[in-house]
Amino acid sequence: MSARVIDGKAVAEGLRATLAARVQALPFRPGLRVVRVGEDPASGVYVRNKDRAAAAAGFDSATIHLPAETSQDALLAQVAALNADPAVDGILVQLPLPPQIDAQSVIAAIDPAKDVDGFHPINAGRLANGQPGLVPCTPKGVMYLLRDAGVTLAGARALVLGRSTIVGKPMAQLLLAADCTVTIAHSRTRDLPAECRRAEILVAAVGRPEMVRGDWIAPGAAVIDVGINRLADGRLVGDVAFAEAAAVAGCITPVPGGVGPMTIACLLENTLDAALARRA
Ligand SMILES: Nc1nc2c(c(=O)[nH]1)N[C@@H](CN(C=O)c1ccc(C(=O)N[C@@H](CCC(=O)O)C(=O)O)cc1)CN2
Repeated sequence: MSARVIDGKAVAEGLRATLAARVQALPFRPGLRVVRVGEDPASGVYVRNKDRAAAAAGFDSATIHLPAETSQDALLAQVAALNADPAVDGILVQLPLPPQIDAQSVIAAIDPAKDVDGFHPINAGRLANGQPGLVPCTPKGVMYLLRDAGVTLAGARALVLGRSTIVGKPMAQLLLAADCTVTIAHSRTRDLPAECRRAEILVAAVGRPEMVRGDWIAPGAAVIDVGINRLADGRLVGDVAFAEAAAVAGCITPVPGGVGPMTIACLLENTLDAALARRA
């Protein structure tokens, strides 16, 4: 292996400690409410980890767990109650949602000032326009990791593999705002390996286990793996074949221990930012 491994767990711990110190200095506790619908086991783990991290950093955090058969109207009523609650600064509805619920309608019902996921169309529009707003946690965490690793952003050729609204598109916007030359690649991109090989910064967010092979990577590239894929044998792998890629890349994030922990740390940062903005 030649690549430097970026320790997302350590960077996230540092950010969480900084946020905890800032929260401790406040005369109030920022309030976070995470809404979970149904019994998806992975969501259960993520929600528990969010709640624990928030409580450990001094936030007033609680999870609202609704049954899998919850109707869209009932979930919208829950969101409306949280919008109206002055003790709540941040609202997050854990995804995925059960099939009877339209996630876009639920996200659009969240008060944009409390949308700590940064998924509301108003926050997405602010990001696209270069205006201040709440930014999706995973792409925000990737930018922290790139900066912490000392990766030169201005002028760099960056490729985002994946075009989801929660990772791929905001990721591309953030890289563009940092003066990268950005390409978004996806399942219909012609000659994906060749596109990837041109990238100095490669962010993989396709949700396909170990799809990006070592010979897709430019020597010395920064490789950020957003994928979290559980294999049948129980192993957790990213979208990048780690050992192959690490033999070629300049720096690389592992899975687990790379981007994932930053998602939760950035959620806390967004909640603190939302709390301060609501009181400004
Ligand atoms: N409303 C949201 N839903 C979902 C989001 C989101 O940002 N907002 N992202 C993902 C899941 N997610 C947070 O919710 C998340 C995923 C993974 C991790 C993480 O720390 N992963 C660890 C490994 C954990 C494991 O062992 O399973 C790691 O990568 O080291 C944190 C948050 C979908 N839903």
